[in-house]
Amino acid sequence: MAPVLRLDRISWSVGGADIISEVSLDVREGELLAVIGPNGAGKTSLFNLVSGLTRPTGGSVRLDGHDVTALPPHRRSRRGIGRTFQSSSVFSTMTVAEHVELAARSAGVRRVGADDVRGVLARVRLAGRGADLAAGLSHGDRRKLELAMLLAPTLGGGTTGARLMLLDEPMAGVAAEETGELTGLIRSLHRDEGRTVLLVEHHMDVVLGLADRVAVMHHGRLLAAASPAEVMADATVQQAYLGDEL
Ligand SMILES: Nc1ncnc2c1ncn2[C@@H]1O[C@H](COP(=O)(O)OP(=O)(O)OP(=O)(O)O)[C@@H](O)[C@H]1O
Repeated sequence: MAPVLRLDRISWSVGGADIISEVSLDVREGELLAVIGPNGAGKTSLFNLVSGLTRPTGGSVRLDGHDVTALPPHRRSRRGIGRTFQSSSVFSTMTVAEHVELAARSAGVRRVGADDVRGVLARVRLAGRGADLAAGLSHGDRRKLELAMLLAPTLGGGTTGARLMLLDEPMAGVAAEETGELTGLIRSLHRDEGRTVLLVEHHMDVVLGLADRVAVMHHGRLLAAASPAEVMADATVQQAYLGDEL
């Protein structure tokens, strides 16, 4: 079976600087792969290449065996790639339910039922919060709302929502007491629903608690991709992190 995602010697240079250099990586159906690396290693840039926000200057991106390198983000999203961003992207003047409706409509769902919206919110543990303004949500709840928006295309019997979720630092800004629940939610979207997840995260306890495999980026290159235990024991990885806390 073709991997869900295949990056084949993907590179991205801008202004003469090589930001991503010949990264090759297969992501298997249903796996949770954490992408780690020191600040500026190229993790977000790699996500941009997968989601289509930027086009590579070399190499290719394949989704389910199909070459999507030339496809813009919305076409990749229709094929099942969903993404959250490092800084939370909710609109403070809209309600929680309106966010889910908006995400469903922009994915092409014509009729969005209130029960469907409630169902998605319950799945991300925001039951009963539909009428709340997003401005009033804690950082952890905003992150849950972003996950609800990735699931929203399921509404109205449409597609299954994002099958390949790219989560860019979902714990950023989230209070320590909220990280446990958010971690549990990501785990359940991955294990219970079989979604494939690519996760960029600096909190190593979260990475080690969730990841099937860990990919390590350093200066735009892929340093290692292996089990969490193997990566933690890898001398080259430790070297890359010297001065940074792993
Ligand atoms: N559009 C751009 N133009 C020029 N340089 C860029 C651009 N985008 C990213 N970079 C540079 O590429 C490098 C990788 O950045 P990127 O944000 O991908 O790293 P990261 O691993 O996600 O870092 P962090 O952990 O700090 O979020 C950095 O040196 C950054 O300054």
